[in-house]
Amino acid sequence: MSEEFKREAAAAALEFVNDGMKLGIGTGSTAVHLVELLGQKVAAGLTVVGVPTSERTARLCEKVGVPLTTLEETPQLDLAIDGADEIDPQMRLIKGGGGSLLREKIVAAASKNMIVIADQSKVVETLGAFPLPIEVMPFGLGATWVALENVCARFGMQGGLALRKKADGENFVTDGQHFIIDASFGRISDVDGLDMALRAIPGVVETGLFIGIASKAVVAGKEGVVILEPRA
Ligand SMILES: O=C(CO)[C@H](O)[C@H](O)COP(=O)(O)O
Repeated sequence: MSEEFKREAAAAALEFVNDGMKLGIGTGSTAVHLVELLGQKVAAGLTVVGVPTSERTARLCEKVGVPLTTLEETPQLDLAIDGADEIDPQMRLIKGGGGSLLREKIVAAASKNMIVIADQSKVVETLGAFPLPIEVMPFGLGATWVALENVCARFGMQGGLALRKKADGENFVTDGQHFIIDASFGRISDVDGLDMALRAIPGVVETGLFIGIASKAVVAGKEGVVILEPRA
């Protein structure tokens, strides 16, 4: 069911895509539906170019015929469309469950607008049930870990930190050759303060908190598709 909702959300978001647009193209299982449907539209004559937010997405775009560009060639994009792990009423997001948060944030920030695509389960009142991904430099990991423990404890972390691993037990390494530490908060009461404090730690490359970036969320569920906008 949730796959159907993800596909419905992706299809509805494509209504915002016009001919000639430069797109940021997200990563994750919802974004897979987006890329597949976009590929069908391109085959039917839609002219767009896209910047993929991961190597995975780049490979899928190539497979389904979505033309790609880079932020070097095309530094300003019209629209980024991407999934999320959690969406709060102010349209602050937790992202990075798929490990691509840094490229996703760079691409979203280079876009005039960002639309989030998700099934209803991603919409929450308060962020934090989903562990917050934090992308860190491998260099100095021990020191970064201690600093993260201190900051996260100050902001009420309930569940502790975990270095993300692959199924084979090796460390997960991002497309940018960094590690990811997942912080299990349970509930984040000061989202903006936490983001600022985490970003002040030198070994932190980026956080999975997307604040003030997304302008709309296209959410699909049992009741159909709804378009959400940030609550003031
Ligand atoms: O941030 C992401 C990848 O880094 C994804 O957008 C996020 O994890 C949602 O993924 P899915 O669509 O598979 O639920």
